Amino acid sequence: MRTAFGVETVRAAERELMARLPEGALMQRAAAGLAAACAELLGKVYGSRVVLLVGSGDNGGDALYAGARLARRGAGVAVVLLAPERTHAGGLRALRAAGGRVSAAPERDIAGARLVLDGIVGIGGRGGLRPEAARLAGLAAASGAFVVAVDLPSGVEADTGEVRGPAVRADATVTFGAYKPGLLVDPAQERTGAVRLIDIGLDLPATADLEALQYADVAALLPVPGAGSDKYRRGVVGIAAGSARYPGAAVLAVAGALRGGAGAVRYVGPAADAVIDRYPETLVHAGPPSKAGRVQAWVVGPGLGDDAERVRDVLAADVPVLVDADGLRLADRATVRARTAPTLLTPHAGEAAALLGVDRAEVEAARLASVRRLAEAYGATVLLKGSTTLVAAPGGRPVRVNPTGTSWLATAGSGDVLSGLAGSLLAAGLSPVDAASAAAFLHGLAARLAARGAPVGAQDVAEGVRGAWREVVAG
Ligand SMILES: NC(=O)C1=CN([C@@H]2O[C@H](COP(=O)(O)OP(=O)(O)OC[C@H]3O[C@@H](n4cnc5c(N)ncnc54)[C@H](O)[C@@H]3O)[C@@H](O)[C@H]2O)[C@@H](O)CC1
Ligand SMILES: [K+]
Repeated sequence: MRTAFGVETVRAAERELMARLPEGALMQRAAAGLAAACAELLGKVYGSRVVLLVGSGDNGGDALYAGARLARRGAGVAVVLLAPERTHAGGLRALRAAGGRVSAAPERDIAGARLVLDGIVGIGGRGGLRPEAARLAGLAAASGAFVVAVDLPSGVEADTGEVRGPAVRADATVTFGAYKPGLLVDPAQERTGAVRLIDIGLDLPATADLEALQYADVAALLPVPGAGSDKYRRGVVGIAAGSARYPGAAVLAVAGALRGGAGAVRYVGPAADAVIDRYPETLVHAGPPSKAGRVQAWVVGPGLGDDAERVRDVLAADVPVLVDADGLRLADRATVRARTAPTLLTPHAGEAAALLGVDRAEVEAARLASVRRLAEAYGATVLLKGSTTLVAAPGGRPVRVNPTGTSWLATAGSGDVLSGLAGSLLAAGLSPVDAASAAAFLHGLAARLAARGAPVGAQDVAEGVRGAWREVVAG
């Protein structure tokens, strides 16, 4: 499991550790790790030109001490001071002693640099970059130099992943002690480049603010039939989806469900012929969901149109229910809140915005806050799809972030596949948070495997799930 911790938690752990270490030891650990990462990126340190952008806090201190280490190995290091009178004094002394200099011509130094270290602000930063810092970050981006962010790209919000003004765009980020949520959540995540974590010995709490499942975590969650399993014991998932107008959504949700580990898929709705045509193994039913026979979980909503009655009927079932697409529009909030069995909502940003009564752009700018708010408002687990897919449970920490997303998934019908897949995992007995995050993981990996750099359709994604499952199990 990859975990991320908010600024307050990181600071508390730092204080606790600093009290037991000699003065400055922690910053030296950070700087040593940072310098080693830079040396690796440079290949040859001797003779390389390096520019440090240094702000007023300890983030600048890290950059200065790392710059000093690179200068001692023969790099030509120049520092651009953004707040000369508030620069980390020890760091600047160390840099000068090692042969580094304060830049007299920042434009020229940046243009000629192979590596630019962004030590403008770290976890003490608030809001976007100030104009002068933004100008220098722009020069660094234009110079072709490799930009390494110290702890996090300056200008992004460490706790939320929000970017509220100009911010550094890094090619790599070297972060200290713990991942910060902003390094894993868009739009900030898009600015980090490859992230490397330097262990500085922090003692962190057992519960993170954010976590990302890794292969082994997902493998441990996936259902495996035992010798005594039969199709009913493996779980039956009911799919209430599709309409005369949108039969394809039903087919795609069933396609996802068949790959999710349930023993049987039951389809209820007007697209039964299309479903059977493509997947004859599906059990179909023409009446209302409540008369369709026993299931262990329902999926309701993809391509449903305005069939509010079908949504009501499914929500009345005393089993886990996943609500997606049209179902989100039709599900009554009080009814969802009153359910005793778990509910899982799977909106994209537009649907989440409609449920929260805000603009889509607001959800996209503040994904972490939005998914949490929605989970509280509905008393339900929420999977928020998009550039970074998040899963939040009501009252629950940590929020899960999916690490396998790919922009190839932005294709019609891929959400229908995801809802079927997650519903199937629910029916197989996974908790809503686990079903949602394992499904998102498999779905993203399936899209990558199917795409291999070329466009894919939703059916390709469904067909890629089996390969993704095998890859996860193989580690
Ligand atoms: N506390 C510790 O023990 C350690 C801290 N480390 C480093 O210290 C950093 C935190 O240092 P600080 O708490 O000094 O804070 P920062 O260095 O992140 O920045 C705070 C300073 O920047 C100014 N500032 C805030 N927002 C700004 C903005 N948008 N534009 C320009 N200036 C802005 C503030 O006025 C303040 O002077 C970490 O990110 C990490 O890099 C590491 O050395 C590891 C150990
Ligand atoms: K930084």
